[in-house]
Amino acid sequence: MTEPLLQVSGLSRSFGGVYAVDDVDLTVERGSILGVIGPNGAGKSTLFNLVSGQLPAERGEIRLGGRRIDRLPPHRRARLGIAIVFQGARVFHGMSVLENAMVGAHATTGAGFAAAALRLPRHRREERLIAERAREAVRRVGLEAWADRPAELLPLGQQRALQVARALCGEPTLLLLDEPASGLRAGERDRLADLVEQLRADGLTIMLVEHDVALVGRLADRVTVLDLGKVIAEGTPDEIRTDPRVVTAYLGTEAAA
Ligand SMILES: Nc1ncnc2c1ncn2[C@@H]1O[C@H](COP(=O)(O)OP(=O)(O)OP(=O)(O)O)[C@@H](O)[C@H]1O
Repeated sequence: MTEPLLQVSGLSRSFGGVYAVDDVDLTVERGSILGVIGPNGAGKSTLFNLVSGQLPAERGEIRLGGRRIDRLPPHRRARLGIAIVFQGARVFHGMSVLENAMVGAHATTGAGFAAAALRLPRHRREERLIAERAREAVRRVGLEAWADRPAELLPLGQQRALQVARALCGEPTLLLLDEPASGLRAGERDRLADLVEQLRADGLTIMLVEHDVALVGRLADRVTVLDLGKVIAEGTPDEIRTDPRVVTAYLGTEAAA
C-alpha cells in the first residue's frame, strides 16, 4: 500500500482550556477526497488551520508524504504543497480575475521583496512564471473568458471557483476547502462539485469541510465526523449515513424530521 499523503495523529488544540480539536487521528490517501463534517463548533475550521499552519498545535503530529510538518510556518507548508481556501474568503476588489489568481502564486515563489523592488531579472522571470501559472489555474476552473474582468463582477459561484484558482496557483498536492459551497444556489453548487471532481480526476488530494451532507456524500471517498473536537466516526459516505453515533450527534434532528 502506498503511504497516505496526509497523516494526522493525536492532534490537539485548545482555546481557554476548552479543546477545539482533541486528540484527532486521520489519514488522507493520495488522489482521494476526505470529507470532514460535524455540527457548528465541532472543530473543523480549527483542524484546517492546524494542518495549514495558521495555528500551532499543542500536541500531536502532522505528516505530509511522511515528512513531519507540524512545526513549520504556513509559507513552508504551502511550498511543500498545502493550499487552503478559507471559509468565507473574498475576492480582492479592484483587481482582475487573473490578478486575483496571481496572489496565490506569490505565496510559493521566492525571489522576495528586494528582487521585486529592484526589478532584477530573476524577479521579471518570476513574474512571467506567476502570470503563466495564474492563467493556467483560471483556465482549469473555467474562468478564462473572465480573466481580464474585475473579479467583483463575478457571481458568487464563480468567485468561489476563483478562490480555488488562487489556491491552485501554488501547485498544491493537498487542497483544503472550508465550506466552499456555503451560500451558493443549487446550480452553482453542482458546478462547484463538478470542479472538485475534475480536480480529483487530475490527481489532486482534497480535504473538504462542508455543512451540505449531500454534497459530501457525492464527492467524498471517505468521511471523518467531528463532534466537540473529537473524531466520532470515520468511513465511506454510506457507512457514515447509517452510523448511529452520527445520526445522534449530527443528523439527529434532520433524521427525526
Ligand atoms: N481563535 C479562537 N479563539 C477562541 N476560540 C476559538 C477560536 N477558534 C475556534 N474557537 C472555538 O473552537 C471551537 C471549534 O471552532 P471551529 O470554528 O473550529 O468549529 P467548526 O466545526 O469549524 O464550526 P462551524 O461549522 O461553525 O464553522 C468552537 O467552540 C470555537 O468557539
